[in-house]
Amino acid sequence: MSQKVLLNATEVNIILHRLACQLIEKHNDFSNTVLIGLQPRGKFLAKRLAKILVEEYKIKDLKLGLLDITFYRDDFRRSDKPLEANTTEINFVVENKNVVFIDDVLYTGRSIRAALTAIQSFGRPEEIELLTLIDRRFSRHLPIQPNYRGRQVDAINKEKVIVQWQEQAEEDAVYLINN
Ligand SMILES: O=P(O)(O)OC[C@H]1O[C@H](OP(=O)(O)OP(=O)(O)O)[C@H](O)[C@@H]1O
Ligand SMILES: O=c1cc[nH]c(=O)[nH]1
Repeated sequence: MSQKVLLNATEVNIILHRLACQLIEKHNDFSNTVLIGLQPRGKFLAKRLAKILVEEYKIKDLKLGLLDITFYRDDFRRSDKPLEANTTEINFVVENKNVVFIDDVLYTGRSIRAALTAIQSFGRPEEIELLTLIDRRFSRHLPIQPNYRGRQVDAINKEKVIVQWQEQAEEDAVYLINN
């Protein structure tokens, strides 16, 4: 197995601040915007961006939710073992809101397709955008693209991009793993 560092902690930090600024450019004071982190791993990115927006850019009353897509995936019946769902925490109305989905990696687009289905149970947003830290190029199975991307990565199919957060490991990093 080989492992290459795509982004180190400093680079992740710079990208997070850029993404936060791009969100502010579009959504101003976020009065009609909600952020939704996709479980499980979009949660870390969503919480980190929310922290920057609130603590450094003084956005007030920022709404952040978490959405589990386990049973909305088109492959969930293919699993051999029982699936374990994560929590969904959306304690606000999404009807007529600008929703920003947040996930760590965009690859085939199937997770986002599932999220688009799942969010319908909560209402009809005015608009849904997508923010991803890593956009794997030329790998989409569906016509889904990010509105905000941290870094575009070219990887071959047997490679995997792993986003590691300091909340889970010692420091932020993005790796390209080749098995
Ligand atoms: O665009 P896609 O092909 O859907 O890939 C993107 C998804 O892949 C990863 O999750 P993964 O499917 O590895 O599941 P996990 O987060 O439960 O490990 C990642 O966190 C994204 O949610
Ligand atoms: O490289 C990939 C592809 C899908 N999901 C990931 O987390 N990494």
